[in-house]
Amino acid sequence: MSESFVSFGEQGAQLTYGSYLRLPQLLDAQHLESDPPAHDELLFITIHQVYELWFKQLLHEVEAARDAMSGGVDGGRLWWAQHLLARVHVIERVLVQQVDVLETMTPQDFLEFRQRLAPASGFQSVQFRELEFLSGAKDPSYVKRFRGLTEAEQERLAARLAEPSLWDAFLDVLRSFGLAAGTEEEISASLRTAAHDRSQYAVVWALAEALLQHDELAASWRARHVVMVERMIGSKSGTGGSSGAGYLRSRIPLRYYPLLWDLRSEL
Ligand code: HEM
Ligand SMILES: N[C@@H](CC(=O)c1ccccc1NC=O)C(=O)O
Repeated sequence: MSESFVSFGEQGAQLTYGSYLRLPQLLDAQHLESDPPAHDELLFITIHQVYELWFKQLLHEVEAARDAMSGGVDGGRLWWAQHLLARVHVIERVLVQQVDVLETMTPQDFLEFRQRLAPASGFQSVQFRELEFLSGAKDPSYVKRFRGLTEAEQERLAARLAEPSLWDAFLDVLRSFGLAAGTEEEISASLRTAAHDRSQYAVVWALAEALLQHDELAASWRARHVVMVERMIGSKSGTGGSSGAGYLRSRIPLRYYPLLWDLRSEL
């Protein structure tokens, strides 16, 4: 029996499953606000924590894809950007599907603890907003509307606004292929060129499609979230102080890459 166990690492390092994954900290981070405890509040907390872990992973992948693209074709890492963006899409599909789990909670069971949550809300998810900014939808007004941000969180958002986005890196790719990307008109013309000569611009076109997919999946999440919200709280206002579903509906038309969508009408 013991021969089937190979020992790795230095003697005495004592790494275990639980210590490697920091399970004591991770599994001690679910604290209910309701008292007496509402049965479904554990699910509510778990779901949000899982979202935040995936947001962290997405930021890691999107950052790396951006950096790989910013070197243009001469950087030799466009294949890596494509690989990472394909992973981003799979994670984003998981994020959309995960809404199903939360929808096993009924509105009555949510109402058992909902009043305890105000004024907190998903609106305060810094990583969610970081992902929007990093993807290319930089709206500084969201930083001002955040309440209760720590200094470190404010700095993270300010840094995201200042740094190049995934879209900026894609424009570097266009330029590296000799395609103009100064004005919106130039970018649109370059996109048409790539779309009409896919053998010449195969990687450009593949990356454009990968960005569009990322955009479409983010839009799917927003659409799925608002329908879930209507199912849970109808037309009530949100714990974060917004009109609720009305506000969320106003976010549905958001697109990260409008020029990639406009291209469809011009082909
Ligand atoms: C019972 C389930 C949920 C309800 C009823 C709900 C409701 C709402 C409401 C009403 C808002 C608008 C802000 C406000 O509170 O005034 C909001 C925003 C938001 N929620 Fe949720 N939510 C739910 C679950 C989730 C989950 C699981 C996530 C995952 C992280 C999430 C993430 C967000 C984000 C990121 C926003 C800001 C969206 C934006 O500004 O575009 N929500 N939610
Ligand atoms: N805004 C939700 C409450 C809610 O869903 C929530 C509350 C605290 C932390 C995260 C939340 N999730 C998404 O908004 C509501 O108005 O019912």
